[in-house]
Amino acid sequence: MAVSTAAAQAGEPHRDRACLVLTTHAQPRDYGSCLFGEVMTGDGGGGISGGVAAAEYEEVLGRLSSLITQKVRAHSGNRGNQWDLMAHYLKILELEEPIARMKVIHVAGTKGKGSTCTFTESILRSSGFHTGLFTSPHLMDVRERFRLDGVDISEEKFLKYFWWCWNKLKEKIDDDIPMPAYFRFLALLAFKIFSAEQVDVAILEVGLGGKFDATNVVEAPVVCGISSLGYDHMEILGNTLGEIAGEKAGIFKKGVPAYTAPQPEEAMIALKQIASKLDISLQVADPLEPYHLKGQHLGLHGEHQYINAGLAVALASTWLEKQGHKDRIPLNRTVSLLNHVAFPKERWHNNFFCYDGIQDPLPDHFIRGLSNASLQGRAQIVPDSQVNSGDDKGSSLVFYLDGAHSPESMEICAKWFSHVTNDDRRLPPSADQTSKSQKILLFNCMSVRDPMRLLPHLLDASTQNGVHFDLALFVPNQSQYNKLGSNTSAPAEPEEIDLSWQLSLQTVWEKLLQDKGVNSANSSDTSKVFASLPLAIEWLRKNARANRSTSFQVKAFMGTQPFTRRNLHIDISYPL
Ligand SMILES: Nc1ncnc2c1ncn2[C@@H]1O[C@H](COP(=O)(O)OP(=O)(O)OP(=O)(O)O)[C@@H](O)[C@H]1O
Ligand SMILES: [Mg+2]
Ligand SMILES: [Mg+2]
Repeated sequence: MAVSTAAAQAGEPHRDRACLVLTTHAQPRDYGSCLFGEVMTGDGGGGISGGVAAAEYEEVLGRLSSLITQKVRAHSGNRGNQWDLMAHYLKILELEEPIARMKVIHVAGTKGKGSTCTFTESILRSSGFHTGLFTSPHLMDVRERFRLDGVDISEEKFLKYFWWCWNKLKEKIDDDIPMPAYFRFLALLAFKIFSAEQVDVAILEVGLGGKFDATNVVEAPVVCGISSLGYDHMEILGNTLGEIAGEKAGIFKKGVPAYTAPQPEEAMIALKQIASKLDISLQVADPLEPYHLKGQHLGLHGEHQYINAGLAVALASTWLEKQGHKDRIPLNRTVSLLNHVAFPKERWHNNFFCYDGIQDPLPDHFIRGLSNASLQGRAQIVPDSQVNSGDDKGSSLVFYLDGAHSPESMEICAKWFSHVTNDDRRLPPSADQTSKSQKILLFNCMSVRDPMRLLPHLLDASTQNGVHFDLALFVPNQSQYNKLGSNTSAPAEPEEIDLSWQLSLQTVWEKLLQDKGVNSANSSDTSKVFASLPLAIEWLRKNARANRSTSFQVKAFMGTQPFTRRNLHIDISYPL
């Protein structure tokens, strides 16, 4: 372990430090979630404050985690996995009718689902509607997954609806119909919440895949969307883009219009095949352009968000139109839909009519929605609350958090990091104005992911964009939390933690550096493995404090904790 010597090694006084913290995919209130918890609160996370409610909430989280520990059949992947049980659960919870009445927007995709849903929700809220948003995963608290009118559901309501669903299911389950697995339960809970709260629109993010996802019990959504497709969860969804696209297009329904973000040709062909089998219109939503926003910025950062925002505009506009609110949609869109037959040839891509009717800036309520949208841990910049304030003034430590976990997102994320750190005015003024910054990568990814598909992309894209990592830290997502609950508990002793995966990541990284000719006498100069996130963060803080002339920029990828999953016997097919 490099912990004890690390401070000295990073202590060269005349170099600034910057850290890119990259870990991938948070989990239900587990270690993945907690990196961000620790970074954002400085103490290991939020949660519910004391008293009876806290105890009850704790109990509820315990029940939820009992659903995670249920073994999901590993070999069956997401292909059904007793998907028909969902129909039984809906019956038990009397949700069939409410779901049939719900005005749903359904979004699948490899990347950008949560962002697209968040933009869509925000647009419709600022268009005057009462919204429900269901996304995954969460970072610090499971209630983040359920938003009512843009706000995480209150503890009180969460507890009320949780018990309602839990008790009803418990009453009826037997050997043939066991308790639903974790994500299925959460999806059922979302349906219950949104119907009881009588939302005007429910925006649902698919958990994993499409066809056999728990959210796909909705038979007649108003509109559905496919965000950017790429390679992820291949062990479940297939090895080619076509196969992956086919699985995601499992959310398409007869009579329901569908939109997609621009896709690679192979994916597009698969989407188109399924759409034409169902005889539905599939249109490509072009990315937004800055002029659509009249100088405003998107609420979620990074170039790729223009893609997600473009899809969100198409989804929100179609929803408004189908609900009879034509007065609230972008003007040119009406024209493009009515006259699309006459649309110029160059607006067709791969035989798709490309929806881009919006030549003018968007209506103000759309722009407001897009610029007010927020989602934690996606291209999020978090100046460290401890180091950048109080007695530590002059020290500088900033975390750049992102959840990229596919090759495409690695590149996009590297670009974003480069862009924001090359000119980051958010950094507190350094004591020594002549100092530079040091960039540090904090990385983890699930052991089911192939680091050779991620790290080379990250390194190449960073180099191309002028970012050179001075140091890479590999950590398990081990945190102060060791369960789903909001109470913190002591981290496992370092010696109990299996760091073999982090050591392999480090080896891959070092090999990549070597291939690129970055020579170092000692690999601990360029990378380190820490036994836990709190240790890594503590180390970063100590160094930032000790080196006031330096600013640390940490790029963090939130990662799925491989050991947790193994320890809990959670099947990788299990959507979080
Ligand atoms: N359109 C996009 N193209 C490529 N990468 C993207 C895109 N949108 C988002 N990303 C990357 O994916 C990360 C997660 O974004 P988001 O939460 O919107 O996606 P998601 O599909 O919900 O992901 P998850 O699989 O974690 O649920 C972002 O932080 C960013 O790195
Ligand atoms: Mg994913
Ligand atoms: Mg998501």
